[in-house]
Amino acid sequence: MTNAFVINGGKPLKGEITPQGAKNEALQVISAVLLTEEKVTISNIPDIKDVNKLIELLGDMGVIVERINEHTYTFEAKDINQDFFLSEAFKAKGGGLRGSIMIVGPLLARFGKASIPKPGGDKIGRRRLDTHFLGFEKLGAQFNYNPENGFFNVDASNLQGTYILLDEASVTGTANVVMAAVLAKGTTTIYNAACEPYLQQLCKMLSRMGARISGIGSNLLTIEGVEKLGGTEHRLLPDMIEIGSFIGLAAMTGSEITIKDVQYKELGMIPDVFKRLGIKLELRGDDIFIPAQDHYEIETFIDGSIMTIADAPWPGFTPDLLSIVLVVAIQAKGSVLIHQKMFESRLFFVDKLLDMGAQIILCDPHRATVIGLDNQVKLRGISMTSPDIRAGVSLLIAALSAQGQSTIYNIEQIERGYQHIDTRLKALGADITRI
Ligand SMILES: CC(=O)N[C@H]1[C@@H](OP(=O)(O)OP(=O)(O)OC[C@H]2O[C@@H](n3ccc(=O)[nH]c3=O)[C@H](O)[C@@H]2O)O[C@H](CO)[C@@H](O)[C@@H]1O
Ligand SMILES: C=C(OP(=O)(O)O)C(=O)O
Repeated sequence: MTNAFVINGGKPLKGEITPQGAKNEALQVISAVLLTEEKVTISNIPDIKDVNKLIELLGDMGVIVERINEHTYTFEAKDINQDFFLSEAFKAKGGGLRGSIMIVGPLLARFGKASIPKPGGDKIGRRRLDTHFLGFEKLGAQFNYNPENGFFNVDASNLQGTYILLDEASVTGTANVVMAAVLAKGTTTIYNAACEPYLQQLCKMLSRMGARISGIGSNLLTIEGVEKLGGTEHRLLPDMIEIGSFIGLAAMTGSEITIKDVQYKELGMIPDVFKRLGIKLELRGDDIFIPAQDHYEIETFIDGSIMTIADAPWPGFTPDLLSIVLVVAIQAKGSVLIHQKMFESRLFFVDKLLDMGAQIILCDPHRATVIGLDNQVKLRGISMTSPDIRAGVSLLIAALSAQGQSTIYNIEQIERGYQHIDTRLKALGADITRI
């Protein structure tokens, strides 16, 4: 079995596409089912590698998992097999994805201890976990890292609510500390909390389960611990990173695409950032319509200086869409500075774009200047390997816009986050073959 896409580019696409449920929300709310012995039903779950791995991991632990239909599952975490955490299987699977770190908070809260092998995820720079463990320690847990087996361990007979100033607004770190605090004794205040829609959704689901959380959507969460949580039903939001990726795809390939049911009010500044690149988009009902565009022109700042697009914790612009913005800028008129502040190694994929004919200067590991080609020159197809999930999709978008054939290897990286992407893009007219 090989794992590559062969793409014949240069053809405009047309049609409607529905975004999958949000990957990063799925990883949080599926971990949260461990907080109760009652049944939790979650719908709109994307059929992607990372999420399926987490569901499998919960099943291995003893959670009763039932697949009701393609995108709806029920979970019942009645009995958890504590021996599983000592097994080789846990070591192999637990470290296989970044999201598995979020089983630690719920396990600690419910059973007083948890272990996790150093988690996986993209190689996009150092990805520390201090925020998670410093938060657990504040709640009264003992933490140790065993360098021999690579396990992080936390232990607590009683978690006690307290004031926690997170050392950074970590997305998964906030989720983990929130999930530990909901069953702690007394009141926990979390300041410098991340507040991405993923976290808002998690907090809303926990509230429906009986948790007492205020400040949802802000960076100051107050949690009054409760004794027990119960079952609930929860539906995932559409994946905002997929929505941004499809906006970029439409613009870069000059395609008319309608993105269905986007829950526009949850997208924050994402549509505006693409609009500042000159891309036209219209809200029709709750769909985003992107007309076919031969030209789009990047705005300058009001003083005439070159636009910078940078990432920031929510409600700032998500780092997960910067690679896509960078690629789309290649065919814009004008220039833009892309500043990836959070991750250190997420811009190196520009090498491949240079080989395709893009005009980009990699200023340093965090910054790249894109000088738009204004569709005067097309990119050319090449063979390349996808280094991470978002660079992978960006390269796919570049390949679909390029003249000639491209091959993208290591597409597991793409498929860990984008559901049946080849089939869905083929339905829009893309020429993609899986080899
Ligand atoms: C499974 C999951 O949900 N993954 C997402 C989650 O990862 P994850 O939760 O692992 O990322 P974190 O929010 O912890 O941090 C991401 C990076 O940004 C840095 N950082 C973070 C906050 C801050 O205020 N300043 C700062 O510099 C961190 O040091 C780290 O290098 O959030 C990231 C940041 O949105 C996204 O890219 C990932 O897709
Ligand atoms: C970096 C990402 O994922 P993860 O945190 O799972 O590596 C992402 O979704 O862009």
